[in-house]
Amino acid sequence: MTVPPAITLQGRYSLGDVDLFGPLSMQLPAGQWSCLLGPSGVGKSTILRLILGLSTSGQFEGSVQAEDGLPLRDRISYMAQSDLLLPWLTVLENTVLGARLRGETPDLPRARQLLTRVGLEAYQSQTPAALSGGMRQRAALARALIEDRPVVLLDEPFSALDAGTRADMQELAAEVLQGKTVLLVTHDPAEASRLGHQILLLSPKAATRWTPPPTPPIRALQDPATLACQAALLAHLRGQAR
Ligand SMILES: Nc1ncnc2c1ncn2[C@@H]1O[C@H](COP(=O)(O)OP(=O)(O)OP(=O)(O)O)[C@@H](O)[C@H]1O
Repeated sequence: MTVPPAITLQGRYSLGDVDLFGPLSMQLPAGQWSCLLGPSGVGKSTILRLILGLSTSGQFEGSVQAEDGLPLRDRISYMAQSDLLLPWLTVLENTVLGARLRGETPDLPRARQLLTRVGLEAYQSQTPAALSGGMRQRAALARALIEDRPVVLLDEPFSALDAGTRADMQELAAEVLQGKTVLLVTHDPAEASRLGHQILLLSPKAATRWTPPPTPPIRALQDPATLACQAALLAHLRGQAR
């Protein structure tokens, strides 16, 4: 794995005649988790697609740059909002899909270990049709975590999970992705307060920094500063929505 780079996105994005966001500038520090929150439809998933270099339905005037000046293509692991599991493959085969597509030998022991960590050990040989929504999301998480990429983009990766499993999966992701440059899109102030080295609030005009708790992530659920950050962030987001 190459050294995780810092990433800067700057520019404006429009859909036809309508400006969606920007001009704005967003920095993702190297080797740290940035959590991105904002109202539905403001463009959070679009920002992930821009960093990935994927096509979007609108027009982007701006740039996405890694601080080392190297292309980001082939250095990113991505977990989309929809799980994108291939229905004709088993859960294990879906987990190692990236390696298969690249013509590499899949690391099956690692895949089995990750599937055990996400609680799907007993479902490795099943197809996605046999999984609940939360189980499918955990299979997609295992597929994202197995990729040893320096940059990781996660689009609401824990949204379908029950509260206990969500806390477990947050801890697993923090452990496996330690030291990588991570951008996590979430609607959950508790999640951002727990996981973010940096918390960013996206609005049509700007990507604003929200002060995270003073301790490094991942933070304990009951940590008073984390709870205070969560409450203040929720109050702010509710105020914004009115
Ligand atoms: N395939 C598409 N075709 C047309 N418009 C699209 C398409 N995908 C997204 N959009 C529009 O782009 C805008 C931003 O969408 P995006 O998915 O980035 O928002 P978001 O902040 O991630 O929303 P959410 O929190 O609901 O997931 C929205 O107005 C949406 O309607």
